[in-house]
Amino acid sequence: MPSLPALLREHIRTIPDWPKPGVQFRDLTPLYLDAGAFRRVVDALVQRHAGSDIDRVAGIDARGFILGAVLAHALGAGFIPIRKQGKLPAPTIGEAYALEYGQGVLEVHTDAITPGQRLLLVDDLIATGGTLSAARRLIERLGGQLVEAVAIADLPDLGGSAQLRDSGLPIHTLIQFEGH
Ligand SMILES: O=P(O)(O)OC[C@H]1O[C@H](OP(=O)(O)OP(=O)(O)O)[C@H](O)[C@@H]1O
Ligand SMILES: Nc1ncnc2[nH]cnc12
Repeated sequence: MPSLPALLREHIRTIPDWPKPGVQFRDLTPLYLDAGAFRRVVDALVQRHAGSDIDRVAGIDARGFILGAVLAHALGAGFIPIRKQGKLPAPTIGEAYALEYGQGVLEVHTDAITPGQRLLLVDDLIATGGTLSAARRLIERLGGQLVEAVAIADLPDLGGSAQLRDSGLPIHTLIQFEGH
């Protein structure tokens, strides 16, 4: 059986110059297509957090929803969608951010978190860390306690994961891709 990093390397493809020239886009859709590979990822993360007493899993719009909802189900936790601006119908708070190839605003419903709740924050990939950082600010403004931020892939050369770790956020990723 291949190691988890070897399996991930095999199932994540790189699309050069997408969505903009100079970006090496790491496409995780082949990983989600493969039931066995996707299960290995989910099992590894569930095992890691089975004893963490997670109340809620927050997933980031849109790709963080894929893994986030599965982890919430497996951990017996509620799921919080952190969405791009204008998509949530009830009262929200928002945080602006910039990412590798754009910018935006993330929002969360103000009633999605009760102060003191233990949260896992989930996305598919960390590049500059701008997206995770905005999501973290939203969670902390509502009094949530972030146990860890997890993502499948990290692009360490963009510096996001190191910056987030330096700022005190525990980060866990399963594979690192050098370069952009
Ligand atoms: O670390 P950063 O530089 O912030 O980049 C990482 C973010 O970029 C991608 O989302 P994208 O905004 O492309 O949205 P999508 O999930 O709707 O495709 C990815 O899913 C992360 O959320
Ligand atoms: N290089 C990249 N590949 C996939 N998703 C991304 N989100 C931000 N940068 C990315």
